[in-house]
Amino acid sequence: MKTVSKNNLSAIILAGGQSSRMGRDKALIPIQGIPMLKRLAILAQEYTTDVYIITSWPERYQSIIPPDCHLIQEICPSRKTQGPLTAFSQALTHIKTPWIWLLACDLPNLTSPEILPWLTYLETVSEDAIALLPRHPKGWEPLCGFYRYCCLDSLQHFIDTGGRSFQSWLRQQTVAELPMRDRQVLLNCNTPQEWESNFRRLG
Ligand SMILES: Nc1nc2c(ncn2[C@@H]2O[C@H](COP(=O)(O)OP(=O)(O)OP(=O)(O)O)[C@@H](O)[C@H]2O)c(=O)[nH]1
Ligand SMILES: [Mg+2]
Repeated sequence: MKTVSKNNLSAIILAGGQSSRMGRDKALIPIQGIPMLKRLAILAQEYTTDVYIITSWPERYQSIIPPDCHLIQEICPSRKTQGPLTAFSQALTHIKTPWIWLLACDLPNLTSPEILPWLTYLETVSEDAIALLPRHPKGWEPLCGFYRYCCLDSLQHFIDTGGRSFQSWLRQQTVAELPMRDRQVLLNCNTPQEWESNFRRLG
């Protein structure tokens, strides 16, 4: 089956959240002894040579990520982080490929067998769709899916006019649905309680 080639895909991992509900940096929590961010970067490198991590604190991750992975310093004019949508738009300006795989840093259940079919779906997305994303009852799952590079113009306009919400932006766009065999893949871990009940066994 035809899948999108490595040359046509980059990955962006968002690693600039406050982890306020967790109370410690989620990106550094170990899964099978490997910090979550590093594990995800290594996984993404199986599918693309261009893996970018955007964060306000690159020095914190420099020593743990694979050497050929690019760290992008997020620009925060008011010294406050601006949220995932703005971080995504900043990272997109570094990209040269037609497709971008966007990932949160806290996806402990994401593994290779899930991903290969996704790259096959990418080849079938209609030209008018700007993204291929899992759906959930209230909208789209924006932080584990694929975007066309050409979405940058509309995203920039949305942000310039005050928009900050992925859901609101995506409601204005044509999006294709990424079918999920197992929705557990999308479970992220935001609190110590979620970590204890869903992921501790993986640590
Ligand atoms: N680069 C960047 N990433 C962000 C920003 N805000 C959130 N993220 C990332 O987006 C993903 C989802 O964010 P959340 O799960 O809400 O994480 P969070 O904001 O760190 O957590 P809380 O403070 O508890 O809401 C995680 O990978 C975060 O690191 C931001 O301002 N900049
Ligand atoms: Mg989360």
